[in-house]
Amino acid sequence: MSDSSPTVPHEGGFRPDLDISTERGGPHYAEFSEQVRTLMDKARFACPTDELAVEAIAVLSELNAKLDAHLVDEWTTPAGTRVDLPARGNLTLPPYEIEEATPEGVLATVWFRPYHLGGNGVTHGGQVAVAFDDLGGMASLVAVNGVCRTAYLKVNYRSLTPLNTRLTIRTWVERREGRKLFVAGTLHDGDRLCADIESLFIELRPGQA
Ligand SMILES: CCCCCCCCCCCCCCCC(=O)SCCNC(=O)CCNC(=O)[C@H](O)C(C)(C)COP(=O)(O)OP(=O)(O)OC[C@H]1O[C@@H](n2cnc3c(N)ncnc32)[C@H](O)[C@@H]1OP(=O)(O)O
Repeated sequence: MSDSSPTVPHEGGFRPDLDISTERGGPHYAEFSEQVRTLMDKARFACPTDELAVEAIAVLSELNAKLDAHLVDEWTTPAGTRVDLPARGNLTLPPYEIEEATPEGVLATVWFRPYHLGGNGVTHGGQVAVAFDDLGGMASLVAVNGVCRTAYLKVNYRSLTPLNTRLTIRTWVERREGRKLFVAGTLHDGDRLCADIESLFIELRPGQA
C-alpha cells in the first residue's frame, strides 16, 4: 500500500503491542533480505557497462512490479518485526544482533556493510547515528515498557568506524525524569571506542504519534 492507512488497529503512531514475529514473510524472507542488502553493496561499488545497466534496469523493474502486488502497510510488513533477523529484518538499519535487552540496557553486535561507506573505506557517520537511534530507542522502550521518540541525539565520533567488522554497541538509560529518558551509548571495535552518544528520548503518552 502506498498510503499509511493501517490494516491493523493501533494507537497514535505506533502499534499497541510490538507484534513481533519470526514467521511473517515466510521461510525465505531472511534470504530475500540478505539478497537485497547484497544488491545495495553491489550498487554502491559497481560501475556497470551501459549494457549491464540496461539489463539490470529490466530485471529490477520486473521484480519491483511483482513486489508491487504484495505491498502491505507498515503495521503488517515483516521488515522491523522479524526479531530472528538482523535489525529485525529492517533493511534501512545497519544489521545488528541483540545479545541482551533488559531495563538495564541493550548490548548488541552491529556491523556496517559496504553500502554504509562514508569515505576512505570507513563507515558513514549518519549510519552510526541510525544504529544508535534504533538501539537507544530500544533501551528506552525496554526500560519503560512503552514506545519513546528521540528528542535529540548527539553523537561524538571518537575514532573511525570500520566497515565489515563486528562491533559492540551498548545503549542504556542513564537517568529518568518523568517521561524524559537520558540515554547513553557506546560503539566499540574491540577495546577501541569509535563513538558514544548523549541523547534524550521522550516516552509517548497513550495515543501520541
Ligand atoms: C527485545 C525487545 C524487542 C523489541 C522489538 C521492538 C523494538 C523497537 C525499537 C524501536 C526503536 C525505534 C527508535 C526510533 C526512534 C526515532 O527515531 S523517533 C523519530 C525521531 N524523532 C522524532 O521525530 C520526534 C519529533 N518530536 C516530537 O514528536 C516531539 O517533540 C516529542 C519528542 C515527542 C516531544 O513532544 P511532547 O511529547 O509534546 O513533549 P514536550 O512536552 O514537548 O517535552 C517533554 C519534555 O521534554 C523536553 N524536551 C522535548 N524535546 C527536547 C529537546 N529536543 N531538547 C531538550 N529537551 C526537550 C521538554 O522541554 C519537556 O521537558 P519538561 O518541561 O517536562 O522538563
